[in-house]
Parts: sequence; structure tokens; C-alpha cells
Amino acid sequence: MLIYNLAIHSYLGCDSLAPLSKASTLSKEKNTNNADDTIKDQILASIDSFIYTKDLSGKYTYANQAVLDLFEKNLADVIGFDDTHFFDLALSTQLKENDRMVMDQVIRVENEESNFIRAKNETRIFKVVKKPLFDHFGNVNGICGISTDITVEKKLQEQVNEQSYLLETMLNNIDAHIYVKDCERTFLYVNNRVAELFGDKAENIIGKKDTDILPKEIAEHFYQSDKQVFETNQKQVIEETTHSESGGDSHYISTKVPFNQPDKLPALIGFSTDVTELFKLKEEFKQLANTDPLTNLYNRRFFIEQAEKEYQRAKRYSLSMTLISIDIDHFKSINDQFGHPAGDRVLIEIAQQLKSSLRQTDILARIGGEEFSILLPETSAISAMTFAERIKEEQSRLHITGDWQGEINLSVSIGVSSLIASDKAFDVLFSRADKALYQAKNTGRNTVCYL
Ligand SMILES: Nc1nc2c(ncn2[C@@H]2O[C@H](COP(=O)(O)OP(=O)(O)OP(=O)(O)O)[C@@H](O)[C@H]2O)c(=O)[nH]1
Repeated sequence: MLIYNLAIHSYLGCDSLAPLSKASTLSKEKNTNNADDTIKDQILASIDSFIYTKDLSGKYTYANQAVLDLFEKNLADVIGFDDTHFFDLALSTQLKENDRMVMDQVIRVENEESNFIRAKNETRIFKVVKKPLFDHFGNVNGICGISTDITVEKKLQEQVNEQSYLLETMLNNIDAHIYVKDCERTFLYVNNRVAELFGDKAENIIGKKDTDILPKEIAEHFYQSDKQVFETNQKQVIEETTHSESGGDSHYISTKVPFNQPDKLPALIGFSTDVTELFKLKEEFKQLANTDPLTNLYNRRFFIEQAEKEYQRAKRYSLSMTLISIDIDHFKSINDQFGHPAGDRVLIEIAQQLKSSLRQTDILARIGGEEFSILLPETSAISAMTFAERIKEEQSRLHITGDWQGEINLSVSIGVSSLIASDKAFDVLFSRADKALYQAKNTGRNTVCYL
């Protein structure tokens, strides 16, 4: 029964182990009177770990039931045999190395072994603790080992590692800022994009509050939408804009999702995509869609759209509103005399001149070829007429020179009309201003008419 004591002592981490022999191991069946030994027998047989001892030549001197089951052998077929019978040692190199280390260096070895088991025809991974055994004189006479099969855990761990690596690679290479923040504003995770944005390493950001990292206003700005996630426990999609000290704006589309785990503070996962370039493009497209390319003024479509809104506002609040239509006189002959590019130059100069005369609320557009319109919200007919006369005068003072002979002088005809109570749509006002313009043309041009 000595071997059982040794094994249990070893299992429990006792350092001093008494010697044992094959004979003492095989005498197990004869020694069953002692109640303690019976209990220990049962314990060792029921332990899932593999408990064994070997002599200096590597032959087994003890093996518990788990070892016998692993080798698919009886005790008699294990005791007195070395590992070549049970393992493919070419595929189990660490096993031999560990045994040698214990015996040669007389040390306790705690390590992992990847061993190919002949009986199972497969490799298993073990966590092993191996210690030297000593005879009465204190000389090493064998080795005692306890091994635990950790193949499943190892495979699981490998899978977890692979998945975390995959996830980490994806999170750090995706074109988005991804972070996890709890309701106390502490970052629990940030990907590399966030780290780059904040100008620090991810490990220096994780564990800190947004207020420790970001300028106060920006942190507050972000926190407003964070708060909505915590209060509603609902996903939020928002557009966020930050203004940098250098003056550039950055635009983000942010999705914030509640992330609640048991026994942890409520948190959120944020995904922010930098859409600054997209935003600029969108603005440029919008600008292009609304603008006349030659003069850079608003085009007819945008003018009508804005004028309709102003008309509705004027109607609702009984506000005055006046429309001015301007047309260059004899523009065809300018083209004919000086050429089309000169005509273009004239249109540009007139547009600039008109633009410089506007108030902030006035809306100016190139309506057609050589025709312009100005909408004057909250403006009476009298004020608008004064303004129209001023425009006529200013335009007549333009003397345009360029790659052509001489200078171009011009005049404009102007029609003015104000909103009246009976007008049912903006169109009505628009066509009345057009009629006034027609009248101005018919009365000799270079004049302002009101209808
Ligand atoms: N250079 C240039 N000419 C344009 C442009 N758009 C329209 N036009 C010209 O503008 C001229 C307009 O001529 P008309 O409609 O006969 O008017 P007008 O010559 O100004 O005569 P009144 O309006 O009656 O005083 C035409 O010759 C068009 O070809 C443009 O973008 N650039």
C-alpha cells in the first residue's frame, strides 16, 4: 500500500516521498485489511487524473485506474513496462524531456505534454506535475507523476484564441471607430481607429473616462447621445460633428447599441464611421444641383423651391414679399458683336454686381439665359422699387472689358411685383413680375415697371 500513500502525498504536494518497488505495488491485493488503505484505493481509482510512478529506467512501478483506462491495459501489462509500449515517443518528445529533467536535475517539473497515445491512436494534451522519488538513502530512484487531460480545454482555448484574433483583426482593420463605454463614461474597449483619433495607445485609453481623454465640450457632445442609449436602452443612430482647433469639421455617423452584461454596469458599443469626405461630396453635389455653373448663382429649380417656402411663410404670418425680375437688354447683340465668351463674361459680371447689392435674406438666382430674379422676403413694394432702381443704375454703370475690342456697356429692364392677399400660389406672383418685366421691355427698356 506504500505506493498509494506516495501517490496521494505527491498529489497533495508533499515534498518527501518514500521509495517504492514493483513488488510493493503488486502486493496491493494482499493488503486489504487496513480501512484507510481501502479508502485511498477507492480515491485513487476514482480520480480522473492519471497518477503513476516509474523507476529510473522509465518502467512503470504504479499506475492508477485512469492510466490503465487510457492505455487500455491491465495493471500487469503496465507495471514493469516503459513508455515505448504506450506512447509513440517520436510524437511525444516533451514526455521524455520532462522525465529526464526530473531525474537528472532532481526537480519538480510542471509542464504541458502533447503525447500520442497508442491505444487511442491520437494525440492528447496533458498538464503534468512530475517529481523525483527517493530511496532510504536519499538517492533518486524514480519519478512520480500526476497528469490531467486538458485536450478539450486546450482545443477550446485555441478556438477562443483564434476567434479573438479574428475579431481583433477585424475590429482593428474595419473602417470605423469602435468602442465600448460604460454608463460612468469609462472606456472598456477601443479599437485602433479610436486610439489613432485620440492620439494615444488603446491600452492607455481603456479604463479612462471620456472626460480624461477628450476636450470637455467634445466629451459632453458625445455623452448627450450616450445618455439617450442608457435612458432608453435602445439603439441610437446619430450624425455627430466635431470641430477641430485647426478649423476643420469632421462628420460621423454613429450607431450606439446598449451592451448589458450581468453584474456589470450598463454599457454601450459605439460604431462611428467617418463620413467627412462623403459629407463634403454630398454638400458639393447639393451645391452643384442648386447652382448655375456659369455665374455660381442659384439656379431656377432651387430658386423656385426656396421661393415656395418663403411664399408659405409670408402667407402664414401675413408678411410682405416682393419679387424682382431682371433681363439684360439686347443681350443677343452683345453676343453677336463681341462673341459668346464676352457674353458669358457679361453674365458673370452682372451676377457679381447683383450679389454685392443683396441683403442676407434676399434670394438671387439666374432663372434663364440672361434673366435673373431676386426674392425679397418681408419687403414692401416701395422699398423693392427703390432697390430695383438702384440695381438698374448700378448695371448701367458697368463697363466690361476683356479679350475683345472696346468695352461693353449695357442696360437692364426690371419687373417688380409684390405679394397680394388674393395670390393663391407663388406662381401667380412670379408671372406678374414677368409681365411687369415685359412691360418694361415694351416701354423702351432700361426701365423698372411695377405690376
Ligand atoms: N453668351 C451667352 N449667351 C447666352 C447665354 N444664354 C442665353 N444667351 C443668349 O442670350 C440671347 C438672348 O436674346 P433675346 O432673348 O433675343 O433677348 P435680347 O437680345 O436680350 O433682347 P431683349 O431681351 O428683348 O432686350 C440669345 O442670343 C442667347 O443665345 C449664355 O449662357 N451665354
